[in-house]
Amino acid sequence: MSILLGVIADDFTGATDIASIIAREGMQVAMTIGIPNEDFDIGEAQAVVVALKSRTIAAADAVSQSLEALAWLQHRGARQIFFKYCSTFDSTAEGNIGPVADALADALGAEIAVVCPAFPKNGRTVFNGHLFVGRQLLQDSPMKDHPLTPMRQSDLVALMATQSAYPVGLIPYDVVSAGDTAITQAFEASIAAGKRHVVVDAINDDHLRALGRAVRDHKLLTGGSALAMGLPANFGITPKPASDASKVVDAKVKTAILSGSCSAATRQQLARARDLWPNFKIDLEALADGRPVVELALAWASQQRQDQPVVIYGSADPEEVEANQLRYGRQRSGELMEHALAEIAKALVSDGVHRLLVAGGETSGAVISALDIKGLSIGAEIAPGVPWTVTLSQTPLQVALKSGNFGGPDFFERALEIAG
Ligand SMILES: Nc1ncnc2c1ncn2[C@@H]1O[C@H](COP(=O)(O)OP(=O)(O)OP(=O)(O)O)[C@@H](O)[C@H]1O
Ligand SMILES: O=C(O)[C@@H](O)C(=O)CO
Repeated sequence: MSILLGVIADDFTGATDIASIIAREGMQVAMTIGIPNEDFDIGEAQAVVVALKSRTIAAADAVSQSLEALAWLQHRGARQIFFKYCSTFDSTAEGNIGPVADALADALGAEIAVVCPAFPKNGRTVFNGHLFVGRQLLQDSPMKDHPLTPMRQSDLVALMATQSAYPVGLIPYDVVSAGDTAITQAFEASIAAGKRHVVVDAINDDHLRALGRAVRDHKLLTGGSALAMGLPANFGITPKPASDASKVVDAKVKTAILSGSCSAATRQQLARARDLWPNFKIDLEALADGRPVVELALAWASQQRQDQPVVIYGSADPEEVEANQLRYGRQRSGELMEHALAEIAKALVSDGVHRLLVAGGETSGAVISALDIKGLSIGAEIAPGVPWTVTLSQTPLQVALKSGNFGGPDFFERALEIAG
C-alpha cells in the first residue's frame, strides 16, 4: 500500500510528538527509528514518521540523512512530505532547519514551503513572524539557555533567511485569520514574488487547521507537529477514539525515569519526582574524570525497591550547565551525559526494566539508539505532544520520550497513572 504522508523528524521526541498528533486525527501511523531497511514492515500505515537525530549534527550530514529518508518515503509512494522540527525552532548557527528545508524543496521540486513551528496547546505561537513561548519572545524564554541550541532570536523570517539560500516571505495574522482561501492566495502571491519559504502566523488551532487546508497541494511542509493537525482531513480521514495500544505491558513493570533535559519544565517535573521516588544524579565532572559513574548508578538502582520508579538524571540548572560547558566544551558535555544515560538504559533494560520515561530530545535519541530499537507504535497521549509508545522489538518496552519543554509539573506521575 502507498503511504499518504511521509514525515522526516529531526529528533526522536519530535517524531513521537507528530506521530501522536497524526494518529489522533485518525491516520494509521508507523514510526521508524532512523532510515529503515527496505523490508521494514509498515503494515497498514497511511503515514510514516522517520525519526532522525539530525538537529545538532553537521548541516551536511543532516541534509544527506534527510534526503535519504525522503528517497525511502518517495519509494513508498508518499504524496506529501513534512519536515518536522522543534516548536521552538531549535537550530544551531549553521542550521540545520534552513539547509534541510532547502535540500528537500530542491529534491521535491517544491516551489514553496510553509514554515510554521506554532504549537498553541504548548504555548508556542507565531505572530508577525515572531515566535513566542507562552508570553515571552523565544529569545527571552528559557530557550535562550538551551545547552545545545540556545535560541537568541525570535524573528523567524530573519532566522530562516540566515539559514536558507532562498528568499523567505511572511503570511501575517490578518491573512491567516481570514481563512484558507486567503492563505492560498497569499501563497500564490509569495511564489510570484520569488519567495521559496514562507513563515505563516498561527496563534490558535483554528489558524493551523485553516493553514492545513491551504497547503493540501503543497509537496513540502515544514514546521512543528501541530501543523499536521489538519492534514489527515485533506485525505478524507476523520479522527478516531484514543488508542490504548500502549497498555500491552504488565502494570507492575519495573520503571526508570531517565533525564538529560535541562529545560525549566523538566527541572520542575524532576523536582516533584525527586520528592516521590528514589533518585540519583549523574555527576558530569566525575564522568569527565573517567570515574565509574555508570556502574555506581546501576549498583544504586539495583538496591531500590522494584515497585516504584527509579529516577536517574543529569539535568542541571543553567549555571551548572554553563560551568560544565566552559570546562569541558558544549558538545563534549552533552555527549558525556547522553552516553552515560544511554549505557544506564541499556543495562537497566537487560536487568528487567520494561518501562522507560526519557526526558530530552538528544537524550532520547541516545537512549533509543543504544537500545537498538527500529520502530515504535504510538499509544495514549500523556500530555500534548507526548504519547506512550511500544517498541517494535522482540521484548516490547513501554517508552515515553518527552520533549524538554513539554508536560505539566506532574508529568511523570500522570504518565505512570495512565500507563496501566
Ligand atoms: N549537567 C549537565 N551539564 C551539561 N550538559 C548537560 C547536563 N545534563 C544534561 N546535559 C546535556 O544537555 C543536553 C540536553 O538536551 P536534550 O535534547 O536531551 O534536552 P532538551 O533540550 O531539554 O529537550 P528537547 O530537545 O526535547 O527540547 C543533552 O545533550 C544532555 O546530555
Ligand atoms: O516541537 C517540539 O517542541 C518537540 O516535538 C520537539 O521537537 C522538542 O525536541
